[in-house]
Amino acid sequence: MEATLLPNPKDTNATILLMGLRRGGKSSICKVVFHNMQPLDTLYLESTSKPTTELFSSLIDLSVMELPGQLNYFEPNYDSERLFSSIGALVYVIDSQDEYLNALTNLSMIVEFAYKVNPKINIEVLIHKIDGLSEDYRIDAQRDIMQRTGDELLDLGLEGVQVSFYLTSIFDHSIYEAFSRIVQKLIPELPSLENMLDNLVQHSSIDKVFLFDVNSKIYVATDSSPVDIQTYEVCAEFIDITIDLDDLYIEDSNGSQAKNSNSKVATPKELKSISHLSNGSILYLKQMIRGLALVALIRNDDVRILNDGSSESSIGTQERSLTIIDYNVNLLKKSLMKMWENSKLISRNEQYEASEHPSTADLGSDGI
Ligand SMILES: Nc1nc2c(ncn2[C@@H]2O[C@H](COP(=O)(O)OP(=O)(O)OP(=O)(O)O)[C@@H](O)[C@H]2O)c(=O)[nH]1
Repeated sequence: MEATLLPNPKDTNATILLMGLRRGGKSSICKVVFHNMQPLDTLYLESTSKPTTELFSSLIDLSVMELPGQLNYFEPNYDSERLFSSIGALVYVIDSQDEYLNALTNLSMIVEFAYKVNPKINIEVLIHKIDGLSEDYRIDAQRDIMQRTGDELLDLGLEGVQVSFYLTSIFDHSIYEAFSRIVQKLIPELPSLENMLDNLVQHSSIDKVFLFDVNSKIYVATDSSPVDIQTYEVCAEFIDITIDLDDLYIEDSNGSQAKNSNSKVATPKELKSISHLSNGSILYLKQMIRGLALVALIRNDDVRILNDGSSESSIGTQERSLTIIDYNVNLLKKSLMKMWENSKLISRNEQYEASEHPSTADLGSDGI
C-alpha cells in the first residue's frame, strides 16, 4: 500500500506539531490563539478529521500542524517518520478534567517514536483545561502527570529526554504564555533579541518590554526580567485597542498622503500608539517588521511633581523620556531588519549548499 503523505513541514525548526487524544482541546487552542475565536464559541467545534496547518510569520516563518486525535499515525499508511524528522516541537495536549492515564500512555509511545527519529525535537506537554480545577488540584494534577510521564519514559529507556510541562486554559492568558515559550525555543536569534531588549530597558525608563506577533499575541521575545501575567495582559490588550482605534480613522487625502506628495510611492503608515495610564505609567506600542510590534510599559518614576503641584515639568520629563525611547526603538527596528535579512541569507545559503554544494563552507556564519 502506498504511504499516505502527511503535510510536509517546509522548515525543519519552525514547525510545531499539535497532538493529543480526541476532545483534548487542540482545535480550540488553534482557533483561539491564531483566529481570535472567543473561547466559549469553541464549545461547538466539530471533531477534526484531517490534519490542518496554521501558518504565521514572526522573525521566522512558523507553522502549527494539528493532527486529529482520532487518527493512528503509527499505521503503515502514514509516513510518520518523515513527519517527525522535520519538526521543531511536539506539543501534546492532555485534558486535565478527564481521566488522563490513556493520554499518558499515548504520549510516551509518541515520545519514544519521535525521539528516535529526531533527538533534537522539543517535547512540550500542555496540561490543558485547568480552568475547571481548583488551585490545589492543579498542582496535584501537574505533579502526578509529571511523575507518571517520567516513570513511563524511564520504563522505555528514555531517561535523558527533556519534557516541559505547562498548565493551560483557553479562558485566560496561560495558553498564550505557554505558546510564547514554546515558539521562543524555535527562534535561533532569541539570545540576540533578548540582549537588544535588555539594552533598551537599561537605557530607557522602561519596566517591561515585549516583542509581540500582532495577530496571535504570542510574544517572540521579552527582556530578561520575569514576566508578570498582568503586565502581559495589559500589553496584549493594548495591541487590540490600538488596532481597533486605528481602524476608526481613515487617512484623508490632504493629510498624510499629501505629506508624501514629493515621493511617487506613498510609504505605508506605521502603527504607533502611546497611552497614559491613571497611575502615571505609559503604554507604548510601535510596529516593527513582519507583523511584529514592540509594546513597552514605561514606569512613572520620571514624573516629578513640583512643590506647588504643577505638572508641567513632569510632562516635560515624560516627553523627554519618550523621545529617547522613540530614538532607541528606531535603532532596534533597524537591527531587527538586519537580523531578519541575515537569517534569510543564512537559510538561503544552507538550502543552496544542501542542494548544490554540500561541501562548501558556511557562507552565512559571520552574520549577526
Ligand atoms: N473548560 C475548558 N474547555 C476547553 C478548553 N479548551 C477546549 N475546551 C473544550 O474542549 C472541547 C473539545 O475541544 P476540541 O478543540 O474540539 O478538541 P480536539 O482536541 O481538537 O478534538 P479532536 O478534533 O477530536 O481531535 C470543546 O468543547 C472545547 O470548548 C479549556 O481550556 N477549558
